Amino acid sequence: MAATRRLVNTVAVITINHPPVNALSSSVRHALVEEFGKASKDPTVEAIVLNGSNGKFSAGADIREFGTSAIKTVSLEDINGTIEASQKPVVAAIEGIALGGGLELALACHYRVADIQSRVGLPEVLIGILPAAGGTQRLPRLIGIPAALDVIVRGRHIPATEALNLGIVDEVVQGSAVDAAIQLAQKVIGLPLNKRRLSTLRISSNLNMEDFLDTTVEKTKKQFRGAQAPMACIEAVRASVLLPYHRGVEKERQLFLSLWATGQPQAQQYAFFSEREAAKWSHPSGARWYSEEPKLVRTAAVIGLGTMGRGIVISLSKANIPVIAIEQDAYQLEMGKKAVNSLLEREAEKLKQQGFSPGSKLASVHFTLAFGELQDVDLVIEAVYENMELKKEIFRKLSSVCKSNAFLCTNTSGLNIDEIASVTDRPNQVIGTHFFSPANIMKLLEVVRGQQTSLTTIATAMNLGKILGKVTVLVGNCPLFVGNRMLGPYLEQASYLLEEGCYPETVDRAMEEFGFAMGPFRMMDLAGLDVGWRSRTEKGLTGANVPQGTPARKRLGNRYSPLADLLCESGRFGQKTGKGWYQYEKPGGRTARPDPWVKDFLQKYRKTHQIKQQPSNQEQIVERCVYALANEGFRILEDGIASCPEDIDVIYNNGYGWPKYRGGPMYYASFVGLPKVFNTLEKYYKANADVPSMKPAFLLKKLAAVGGPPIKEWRLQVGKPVNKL
Ligand SMILES: CCCCCCC[C@H](O)CC(=O)SCCNC(=O)CCNC(=O)[C@H](O)C(C)(C)COP(=O)([O-])OP(=O)([O-])OC[C@H]1O[C@@H](n2cnc3c(N)ncnc32)[C@H](O)[C@@H]1OP(=O)([O-])[O-]
Repeated sequence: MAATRRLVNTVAVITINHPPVNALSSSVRHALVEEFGKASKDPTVEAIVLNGSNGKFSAGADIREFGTSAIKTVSLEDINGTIEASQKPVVAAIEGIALGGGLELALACHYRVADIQSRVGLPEVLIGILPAAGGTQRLPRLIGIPAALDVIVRGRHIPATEALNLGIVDEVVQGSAVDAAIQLAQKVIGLPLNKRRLSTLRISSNLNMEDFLDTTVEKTKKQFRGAQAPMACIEAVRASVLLPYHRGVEKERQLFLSLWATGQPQAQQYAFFSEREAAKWSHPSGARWYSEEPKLVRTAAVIGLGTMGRGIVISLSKANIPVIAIEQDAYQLEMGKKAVNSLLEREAEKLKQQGFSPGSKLASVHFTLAFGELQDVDLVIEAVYENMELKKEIFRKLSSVCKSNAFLCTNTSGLNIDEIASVTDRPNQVIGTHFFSPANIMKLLEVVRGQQTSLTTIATAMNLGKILGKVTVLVGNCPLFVGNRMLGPYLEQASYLLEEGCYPETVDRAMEEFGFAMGPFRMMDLAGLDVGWRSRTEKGLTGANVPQGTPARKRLGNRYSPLADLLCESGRFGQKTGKGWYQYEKPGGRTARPDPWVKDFLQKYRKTHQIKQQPSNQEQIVERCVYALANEGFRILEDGIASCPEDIDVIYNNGYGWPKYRGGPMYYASFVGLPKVFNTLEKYYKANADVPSMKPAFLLKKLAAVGGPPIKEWRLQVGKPVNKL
């Protein structure tokens, strides 16, 4: 049964029952119509409580129904209208979540009671749509325009206590929301309901609404560059100000349909389901996520309290896992401790505001210099800087100190996991956990399996990612893994574009208008140019180890751009030195301004090397950079390093500032059309045989030859997952 009804005294309790998240599918909507119909006719019922089974009110519309005929049967907004018009008071008992259509349903009820652990919100914008069951019309009438815009445009999940302060819910309770809702329902029997019917309320405000909305449009355009849904949300809210309720709802519906036609919702919903699929990992042996039991991580340790280590410590503490944090000397330990404690204080403050005692949610952090204290921890995450010898030294120590069943993780962003594992007494319990900076904020975690990593170790690391609230993707071991490996050809193209006549700001603008959070040059400045320089020096691509007579722009017969090396040789490491591809207000500054020095430097460089200037236009810039990125993605699939294109897209959407409304680089390639991507790369490669990264990948060629099948079907052509080192 999609919804059930029971009677408590004179209160009918209608329960939505559609596991796992009580999505409001067509069958749920039918059942709600039926149960509300019966309850309103039943003379023994004087009030109604609506809740969801398994401690979850509802996650909203069933996203899988969008684009199918099921969404057209029994509209949710009609149900909401019926509930709101009910002569018997209806109280929503919110447990767990009331999101999207779930909250819209609750807003149609006359009262809302929430348990303190619950979250409410209208997160439709995050899947490319807008609330389209009256949410954009009822919420502003309840909490006013500015607050409603904030909730709807950002799509965030709002903790119960904040929802109470905003006026979204009427009561927050520590115990059972259903019991409290039944009590409230009994209390309000016979009271007038008119003021509780949100659609009938007028929006009152002292603000000049048109000016306020116009300013919000401008701000939102900048903030969500290229994403259509946030703009549609604002227009729908504007309708709530300008139009009567029923016409506002019509506008909401129209906006929903026009958004659908842009293709962005499909891309974002693909991204949503891909994230969930990524958790369902598979292994070359055929083992899958459901066949392996993860071990419980009760205590953890983090080695190294630099930026990454600090973020990891915070993540663990927030997940209620006590942490031992280790540094190499007293000074570094003190610095790390100060930084961690100040971050923890901020987290504690947030918890207090949400009505929680920080002690019940944040686990303790113990700071020490002594490796010996690690003997009892269940899992260690090493987060020292990228140096193989240093990492090996640490893993040797861990191997001798930690209990035999402890898991040893390395936060390397590209070093060989097998080599690190080889120095330990337990290579089967060694795994890569590649966090992204800042680790307490960034959603992505790349879990890297080595040749000998056991299935239990994989299951434990994947489960830890889930506990930390990360989007966790399992990948194979190859230099730079998935995300960073794909960056190589992308950044290479960005540099070539400069050599050929573009400037950092031209390339960045093109990529940012495409939707990237940050163009390649701003990103390099942020990450620090010295990181790549050190690695190229170690590989002998630059510096004293380059063989005599090597042409400046060639390495091993292929094209090479020494631009970034030359910048580093001038002491320009990016934001940290106040100068890189851009200039900044001071070392550590964040505001990038085009630098005349760079312009002059590029012009001289082109002259010295007699490079013909052919600056590319915006479309060409995007094509070259994005196709280069996707092409490497196809190679990664061929190699079995990522087990499906969805995993690659999840990595890019969550770790590299890729615009989610374009689905991810692999989805985008499929959207553009694989034959087109193949032909463009082939044309470029034929004219530039010294740029092997642009040679179309074999898998791309194969898929393009059959017309570019839908992304779901690529799996059939993808190689088996392997370890490629
Ligand atoms: C004109 C046309 C009219 C249209 C009317 C529009 C009405 C309305 O405005 C639109 C909406 O409500 S849009 C909706 C607005 N709502 C949202 O955007 C909320 C989206 N959902 C979430 O944010 C998270 O899933 C939760 C926080 C709910 C649970 O997080 P957690 O505990 O970490 O669990 P988890 O791993 O994430 O999910 C567990 C399983 O549930 C699945 N599933 C989840 N939601 C689903 C849904 N709505 N649907 C279907 N399935 C949904 C999920 O795929 C997974 O399936 P699997 O097969 O087991 O892999």
